[in-house]
Amino acid sequence: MSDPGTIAVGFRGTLGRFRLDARFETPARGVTALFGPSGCGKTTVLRSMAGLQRFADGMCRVNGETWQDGALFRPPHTRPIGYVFQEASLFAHLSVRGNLRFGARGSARSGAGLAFDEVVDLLGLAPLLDRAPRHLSGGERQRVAIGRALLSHPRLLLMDEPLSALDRSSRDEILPFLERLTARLALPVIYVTHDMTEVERLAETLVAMRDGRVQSVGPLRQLQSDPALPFALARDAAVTLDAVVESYDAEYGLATLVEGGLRLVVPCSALPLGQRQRLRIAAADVSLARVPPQGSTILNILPAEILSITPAGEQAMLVVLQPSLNGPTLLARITRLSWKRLDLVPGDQLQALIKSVALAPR
Ligand SMILES: Nc1ncnc2c1ncn2[C@@H]1O[C@H](COP(=O)(O)OP(=O)(O)OP(=O)(O)O)[C@@H](O)[C@H]1O
Repeated sequence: MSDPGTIAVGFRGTLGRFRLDARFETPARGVTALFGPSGCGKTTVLRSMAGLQRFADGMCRVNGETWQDGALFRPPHTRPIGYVFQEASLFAHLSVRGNLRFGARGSARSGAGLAFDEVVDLLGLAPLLDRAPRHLSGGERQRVAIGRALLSHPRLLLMDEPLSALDRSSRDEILPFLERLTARLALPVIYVTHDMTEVERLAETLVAMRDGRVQSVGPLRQLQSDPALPFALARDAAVTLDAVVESYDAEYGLATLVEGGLRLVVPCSALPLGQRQRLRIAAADVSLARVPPQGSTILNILPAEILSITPAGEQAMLVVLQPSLNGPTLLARITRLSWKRLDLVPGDQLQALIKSVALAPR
């Protein structure tokens, strides 16, 4: 038996010349992103979780249930999973409704607690129900494939780069659906991707893989802001926040969002009060000042303490900040020159100037 609240996997073995030795534990809720470069073994881990790939040295426990260990191997059709592949393979002779009904196989509700109509609504499928798959765009096909997987009573949803076969505009169209869906779903999702944008939009937990091994596992934000890991030192480093809408100023089109003690004002269209909203603050969008600037156009200026300063490449320094009103840590990517001029050291109290906060549409 494993801890009921977790998913624990460990697979070891070789496939041709590829050697896999991947083990991790993740909460059995929310989205866990399995992230890494092409060929690092993400799909192989996912296929092993589904029972489609069998390593003799394998272990898979989901929410207190053993699917594989040294003695036991549950075949794929007995595992309560929904599997979404890179390219949707729909039944060509069935309409969208028929494809979805095939997933549901007579059941009114899926294991995720979602009824047929809810899935149709969440994925925006109502206008497509009578269409044949050949008349769907790539993004629409993928939405139907996700709907079909959800309606098959899954207790775990496995998604293998579901957006990678789509063009940029289809990807942008489908991401908000995925965000709404994963925010609404009770069921855990393992989401394979090599795209950090998707991780930042969807995941709560990150499993970073390289060369068949797991390099780091943990809450996304913790890994993003750890200067010992590559994420924080990257040019496009960022932190993600899950904030709640506290108020909305319709006159100026500004929402106030809160997480912990952190309060941010963000220009956007109207948002319902109390809604959870994912925000992204890029390290390159945070500047530092010793004293609060006078007459600035920047909306978010927060007092903060420097936790650490780490070189990030030739010209930049990565500063990890703790806003003094508490809440999540922030990152600032500054030039080496500014670091020297301001003579910054850990423990300094200063002002973080947040030039921009990205808010993903829901
Ligand atoms: N059946 C197999 N026989 C031999 N080698 C295999 C087999 N399946 C996968 N591999 C190899 O295992 C490695 C990992 O493949 P895998 O598809 O799991 O990686 P990935 O991280 O998902 O990459 P991608 O994003 O490109 O799909 C690759 O080098 C692949 O060529």
